[in-house]
Amino acid sequence: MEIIYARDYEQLSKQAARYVYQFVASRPKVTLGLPTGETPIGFYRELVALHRDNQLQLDGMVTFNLDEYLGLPPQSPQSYHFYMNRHLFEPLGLPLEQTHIPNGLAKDPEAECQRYEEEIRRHGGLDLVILGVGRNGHIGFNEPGTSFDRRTHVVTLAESTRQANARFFPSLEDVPTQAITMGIATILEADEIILLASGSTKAEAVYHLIEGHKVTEQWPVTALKRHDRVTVFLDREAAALLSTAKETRSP
Ligand SMILES: N[C@@H]1[C@@H](O)[C@H](O)[C@@H](COP(=O)(O)O)O[C@@H]1O
Repeated sequence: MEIIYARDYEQLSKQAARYVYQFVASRPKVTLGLPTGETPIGFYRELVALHRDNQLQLDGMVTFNLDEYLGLPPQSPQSYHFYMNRHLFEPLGLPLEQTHIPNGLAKDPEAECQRYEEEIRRHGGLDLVILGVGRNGHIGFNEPGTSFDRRTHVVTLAESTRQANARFFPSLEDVPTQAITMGIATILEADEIILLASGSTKAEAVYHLIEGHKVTEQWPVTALKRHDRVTVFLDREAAALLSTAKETRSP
């Protein structure tokens, strides 16, 4: 596992964007797994800026989002469809046919999960998955206790996750109780994974990933220890509980 220490959120966003930019630019075809949440907003902004200055070839780029709330229409400002259009797809000019997000309004959510998996397979799997992490260590919406063998599936959100994400909704009652998420087995099949963590609320999850001794379903992020091509981008606050951080930080 490689760890890139950033001074702050701005530097983390720039470093991660440069990394992904180069990854995409060096391949004629690339299939990406994409995150949502507050953390990747700066990363998307920087990626769009890099594209503006040095036009990326977008024809071969296909994206699969990690997750979507069940019950939210794509036009809802809290949906991940809306988020992705606003922060990446529209500013980049990425044709929507090249993008995939689970359908939160699917009549049969289990069938939607199957369809999503088949679509990923049809594209030859994921080359690079970019992840954020929840305060309780969730990745995508794989909450603590989820088997690492699961593929795309329907989840019931942890109460703590609903509370953490309530800041994006008018009130806690408006936060959906369920979502569709790419499973950890699907994520671990990607050729490469990067994880972005910013802020002190992520320090405990980061500690379990980097210095914890256990791979445990109680901290879903520790599943990444089983993958041999993982790069973690941390800012100082997210790295605060690591004993190694002090010597290796960039100035
Ligand atoms: N489903 C998303 C996750 O993919 C994301 O990693 C997490 C943390 O988000 P934030 O960056 O806002 O802390 O939020 C949501 O729960």
